[in-house]
Amino acid sequence: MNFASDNTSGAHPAILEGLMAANEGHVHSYGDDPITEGVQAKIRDIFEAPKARVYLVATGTAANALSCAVLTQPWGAIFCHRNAHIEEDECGAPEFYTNGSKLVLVDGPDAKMDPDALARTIAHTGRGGIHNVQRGMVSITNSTEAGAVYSPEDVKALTDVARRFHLPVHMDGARFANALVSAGCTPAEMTWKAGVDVLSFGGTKNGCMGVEAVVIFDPKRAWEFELRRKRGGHLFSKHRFLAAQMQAYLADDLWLKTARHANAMARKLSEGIGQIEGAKLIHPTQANAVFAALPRGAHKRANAAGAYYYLWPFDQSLEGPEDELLAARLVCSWATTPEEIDAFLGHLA
Ligand SMILES: Cc1ncc(COP(=O)(O)O)c(C=O)c1O
Ligand SMILES: C[C@@H](O)[C@H](N)C(=O)O
Repeated sequence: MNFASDNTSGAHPAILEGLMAANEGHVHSYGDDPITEGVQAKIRDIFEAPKARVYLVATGTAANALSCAVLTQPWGAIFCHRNAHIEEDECGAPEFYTNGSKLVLVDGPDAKMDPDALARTIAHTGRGGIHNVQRGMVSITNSTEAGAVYSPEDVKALTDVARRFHLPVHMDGARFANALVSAGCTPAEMTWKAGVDVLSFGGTKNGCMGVEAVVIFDPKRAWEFELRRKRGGHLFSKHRFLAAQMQAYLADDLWLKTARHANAMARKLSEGIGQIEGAKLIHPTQANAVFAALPRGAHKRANAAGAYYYLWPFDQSLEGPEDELLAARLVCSWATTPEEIDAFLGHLA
């Protein structure tokens, strides 16, 4: 019973089979191989973006930080939600790779930026001229760090604000597939058609071993990304093994199937928790994560039975009154089973 993160799941068997199949013989390195070329074409097709440039990296943090670096100057502000991963969990990588851009935080429910709050925050930034950081870019996470999903209309509401201030927009799509199948739209509708300039297109959390694609919809920004990826140490020499994962991930819509499964498991878990006395959901379950407050006694029973997940925030204590509510983040993945959820709910009850 592991609900700590979709990062704790293994790689889907099809991904491993794809890696083995790609291991034959010699191919050019650093991305000049046919598998990489095929994956880049496939992603352009999926996003209906024939001019887009596609680059593979091994981590979501690299995808995000390098994307920010091509979208803003060191003196620029990166407007993001206060709970954004680039703010809370990347150890300053966006600030590092942009040579010092400042993350300027915006509020909104369920880790979704509120468009009016974004507009006020951008308007406030840079008014002092040379003495202030300047307006740089906007970064949106979909699905969010609270398990919520921006619809294409939600995305457009934020990119419309960004455009009013002539700012580019990045989407942290570490869980893009989970957001997409939840929203029921096309990849193009969720991204460039809604005003997104660069997407971190996640594979790792949704079944891959370790690969993320950066999709740059404006080819003018591509060469700088290539330079920054290399100098940042994120250009894989045996690049075929990143590409082989993405190739298997996209084949036969595996990426959509794994996301649908993870989301369905989260719905099952969320509905089950809703039946537990004293328990309550903290955020809507719109993707593959459940955020819920449960009595301390329920957590203790589940932990004693071997369940592994994070209290959220993680530094809450299991010592104290049994009926006190403690919040937790419970993440489902392609590997989560209905039996695992039933067993977990049985221990919580
Ligand atoms: C929303 C979000 N973005 C980006 C990342 C970064 O991914 P990585 O840990 O592979 O750097 C994560 C990690 O799980 C994440 O949850
Ligand atoms: C760092 C931690 O938040 C990781 N990104 C996860 O979602 O599990």
